[in-house]
Amino acid sequence: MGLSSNSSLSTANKSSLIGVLDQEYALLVRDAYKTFGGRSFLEKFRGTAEVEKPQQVVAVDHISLSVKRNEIYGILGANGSGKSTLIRLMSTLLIPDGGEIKVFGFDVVKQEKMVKRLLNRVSVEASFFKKLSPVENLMYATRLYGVPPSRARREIPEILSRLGIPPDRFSRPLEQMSRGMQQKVAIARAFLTTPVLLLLDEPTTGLDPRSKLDVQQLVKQLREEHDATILLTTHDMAEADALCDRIAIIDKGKLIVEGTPQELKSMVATPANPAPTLEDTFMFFTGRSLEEDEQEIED
Ligand SMILES: Nc1ncnc2c1ncn2[C@@H]1O[C@H](COP(=O)(O)OP(=O)(O)OP(=O)(O)O)[C@@H](O)[C@H]1O
Repeated sequence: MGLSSNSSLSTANKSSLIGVLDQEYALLVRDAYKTFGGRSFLEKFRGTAEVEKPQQVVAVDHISLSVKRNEIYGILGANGSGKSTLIRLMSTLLIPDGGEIKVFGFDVVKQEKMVKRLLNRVSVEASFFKKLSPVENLMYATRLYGVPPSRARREIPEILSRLGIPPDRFSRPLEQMSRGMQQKVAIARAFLTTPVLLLLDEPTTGLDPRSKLDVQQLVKQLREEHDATILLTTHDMAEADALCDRIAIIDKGKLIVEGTPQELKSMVATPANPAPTLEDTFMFFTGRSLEEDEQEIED
């Protein structure tokens, strides 16, 4: 497929970013910390809301990591380990309680507007106009991001086909599509609008094996042809192994270990298991398997 290399930011936007995108690191996270629940400062001060407030949850517990420009970086973690919260902090949807997060050198709290221009987050609960079709939703989004309409008209059907969406679906209301299909439209939107730093929160969860491969192919293409940096969370070990340059394993809000898939596997190799899988590595560092965790959620 021939998505043009300008399909991310408009030319005007890109020229104003000269220098910005030359940085070695697309993302720097230093000591990020985020809690939910518990009493607010004011409530503590007043001594109120002792009973009715739920216990405080530490969702992101002093995490530091860095993602180099043009890298595909994976975050592996069980349900509730803090992956989504971390991505929401990076994408300015949540404000950290502590620490610092920078996107191409811009602080997510102090320079939120600039950060929003540089990144796009895709998650399963992507917001769309459900009565409108995929093409209408994508035309709207590309217009917002300054993509020329002629290019958008050309590239939208290309990318939808590439993701395995049948042409007869292009013009039907989104609300008539399955969740997996809607997720693909969300991925198409991200690819058409901002592939400078792309945050993909479980991009392939719930997709069939063929669709998974389509998405993985597109992620690789984005990096290779469009100079994008991609951070993704996944539950799929094979996906992380095949796609990611480096992986961080997080557990209960803490970053446990980080490295290339090969480095991580070598760390747990033993004479009895000289060629461990990523699943073995995950078990070693967290004490449980992701499958076990998913089974528990289903039960
Ligand atoms: N808005 C919120 N209010 C209260 N607690 C929250 C909120 N969002 C997340 N949490 C809690 O923070 C912790 C981390 O949640 P988070 O959604 O980041 O995990 P996750 O690794 O993305 O999980 P999953 O794989 O299930 O999506 C969990 O204990 C969760 O219950």
